[in-house]
Amino acid sequence: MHDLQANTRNLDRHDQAARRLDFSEIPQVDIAGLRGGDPAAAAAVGAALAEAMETVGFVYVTGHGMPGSQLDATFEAMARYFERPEAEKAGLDIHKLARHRGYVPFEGLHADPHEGGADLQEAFELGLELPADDPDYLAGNMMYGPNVWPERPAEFRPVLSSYLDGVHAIGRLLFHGIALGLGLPKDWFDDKIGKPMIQLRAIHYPQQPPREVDGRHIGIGAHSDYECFTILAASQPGLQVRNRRGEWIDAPPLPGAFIINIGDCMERWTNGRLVSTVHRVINRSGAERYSLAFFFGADYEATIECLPTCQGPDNPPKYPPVKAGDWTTSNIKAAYTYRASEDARR
Ligand SMILES: O=C(O)CCC(=O)C(=O)O
Ligand SMILES: [Fe+2]
Repeated sequence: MHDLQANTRNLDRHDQAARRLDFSEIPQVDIAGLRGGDPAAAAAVGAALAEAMETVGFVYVTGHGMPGSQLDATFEAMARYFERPEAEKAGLDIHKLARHRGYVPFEGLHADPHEGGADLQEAFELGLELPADDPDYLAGNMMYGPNVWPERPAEFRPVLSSYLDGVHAIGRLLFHGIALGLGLPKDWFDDKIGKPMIQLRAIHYPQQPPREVDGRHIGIGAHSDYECFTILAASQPGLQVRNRRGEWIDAPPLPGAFIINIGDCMERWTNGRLVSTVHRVINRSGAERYSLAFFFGADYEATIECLPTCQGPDNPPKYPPVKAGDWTTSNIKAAYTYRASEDARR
């Protein structure tokens, strides 16, 4: 476990100096070719995705099929939820639930352990919607089980659950594209994402004064994501992505596009071929900022072991195999206060 932990908090990525992250803007890829039945079109999308994910680790994706009106309605429902009284939101506090669902209050997340304070945000966590008699849930697995839902606003549940289904489907398409881009059969990942550890974080970053970053006024501190990849939508600018020169490149929302970024698990799975890039959020927009970060993790029981097309005689596997569930839970422990307090109670 100790080694795993050391590998997961990879903020001091000196190794990145030798990598390819020499970008000044985020590339764009239209993934419509993954949705039709044309294998050549799908292969072209896969190649373009892989190129972006090998060099930058972040990519704007269009042609995904989700209407803009759905995204607007989702941000609207989030805004109505986060303005509810603190005491009401506290009813579903993740610290009480002690599993990965519910309301994460201010002070609940600390993504960059090198920086002073907690991140300036509140959030709501959703995952794969499973029945109350799910055996993993009954066995106490913190990643699986039914979602919890606030009663107010009434539209929160239908709107967020429809968004979750939408990005989950887009994520499954992206796995096809990534497989093709890596020279694997399109369905390579399908049996490793049968009961995936998907996480949707609906996040609210309050307005903050346009002052210098002092480590205490940052929406989410510098970090890389730990799952396979993230599908991100944001209502305002504020996201910044770090290139190898240490410059922060702005990644504002583009109409009709999701931002996709590779996470540490996929970097590991691909032996470092796809890169998990450090990023942060500072909300200097002068407005409330809402974002939806959907993290696609593999099945709890899946083994993350160097892919066959990402190794060779001159490129042996760099990382030992790891169970996806161990990977995710150790990362959650490092970043969320609710897991730290959970451990302290034991
Ligand atoms: O809100 C955003 O734009 C990014 C959030 C993020 O990086 C995360 O939650 O991991
Ligand atoms: Fe992130």
